[in-house]
Amino acid sequence: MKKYTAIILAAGQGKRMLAGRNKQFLKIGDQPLICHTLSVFDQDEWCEELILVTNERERSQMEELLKEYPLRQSVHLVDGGAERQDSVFAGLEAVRNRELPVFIHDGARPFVPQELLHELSVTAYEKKAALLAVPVTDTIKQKSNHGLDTLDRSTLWAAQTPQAFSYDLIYEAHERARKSRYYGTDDASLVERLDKEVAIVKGSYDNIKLTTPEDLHKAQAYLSNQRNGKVGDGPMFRVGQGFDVHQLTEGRPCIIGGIEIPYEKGLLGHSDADVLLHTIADACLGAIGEGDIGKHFPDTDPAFKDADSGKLLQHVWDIVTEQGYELGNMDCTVIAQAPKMAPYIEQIRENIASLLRVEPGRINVKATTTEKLGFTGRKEGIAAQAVVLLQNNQHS
Ligand SMILES: Nc1ccn([C@@H]2O[C@H](COP(=O)(O)OP(=O)(O)OP(=O)(O)O)[C@@H](O)[C@H]2O)c(=O)n1
Ligand SMILES: C[C@](O)(CO)[C@H](O)COP(=O)(O)O
Repeated sequence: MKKYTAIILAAGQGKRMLAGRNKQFLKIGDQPLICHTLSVFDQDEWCEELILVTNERERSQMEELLKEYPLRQSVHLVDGGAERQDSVFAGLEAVRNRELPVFIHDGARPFVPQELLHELSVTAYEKKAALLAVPVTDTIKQKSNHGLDTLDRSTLWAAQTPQAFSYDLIYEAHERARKSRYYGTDDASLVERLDKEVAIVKGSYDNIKLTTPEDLHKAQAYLSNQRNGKVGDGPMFRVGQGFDVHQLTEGRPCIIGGIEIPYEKGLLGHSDADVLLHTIADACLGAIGEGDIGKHFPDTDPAFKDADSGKLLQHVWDIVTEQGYELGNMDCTVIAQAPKMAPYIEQIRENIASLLRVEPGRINVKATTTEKLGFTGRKEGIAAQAVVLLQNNQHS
């Protein structure tokens, strides 16, 4: 094991994120950005000491967050400075074991893979200074008084963090920079000014720094990729199917697809027993791997007694869309000997479209009898099935 100290920077203002507050507190998936970043290091056995540089005014908020999202190891909180470089220096001053390499990492980079931390640590032990960086994929233009120049892309690398250094080297580099009032945009540049070699460890294009609002979408998509085990690029498609049955009984309204259909009997259930909307909700939950409606709205919970299934479906749809999915299309079949469904099909289709906030063209609703066979044929109950295709464009 090649142990190291990690200094995580979170004392910025996140101005470019336009969120009106420090981006470190914005929730990405199930936890705030800074908690994702901290937990990468917390879960790495090689990380010996964890220092979190925070804005003095946000210190108590950060302490609360650490209580709400507890980590295995203790976190040493340090007040940062006006510029990123001042915050790094404050972190360096707080390091206890100065024999270990120091990793300096942006709190705004939550997706650094653990294997890269290890590769970086091994390199830092060997070379004293190393950073993660990726080859530039765009053509880079330099604007000057004479016009534009095109740089030789084959020599260009985009610097990431962590950047890792032997303690004495990075401390000296920072002290020298402070004396000459030099401010660099990363820590490796301060070591380069000492004419010392800095090694590159090839980073990952997933190790993004969340800087602008667009980066939040990328981060959400990345997390949902991880949850769903997606491999590769491009839009992600997920398919789900649903099936449900409710018994027909006297004294209940017959609600199908959110529309009350005049009939001598109605559907029996804990909620309003809307067999079609339940089926669609199940298909949507199935597509995103979130179980079924029984898991989300247990029929033992009095809160859902006679519940409007339209509201339940909208709640399910919020879960789907929060994960970045849109409806590709949906095809549903109501299996009923009676009542006659044809007069209500268009109304049902429009109602489902309005519940899901999509155009009706993405939805098909049809009905069939079972030629008087089985429980549906004997008019004892009504069944429904649905197939749903979801698309996540944030993956492209
Ligand atoms: N005085 C500062 C400035 C920045 N940072 C941290 O350095 C990292 C990289 O900086 P950046 O992404 O630019 O974050 P902000 O400075 O918060 O963003 P902005 O420049 O848009 O205000 C962030 O984790 C940020 O919290 C810091 O600790 N102290
Ligand atoms: C350190 C860094 O993340 C390397 O790419 C970057 O330079 C930080 O810049 P910022 O303007 O402070 O976000």
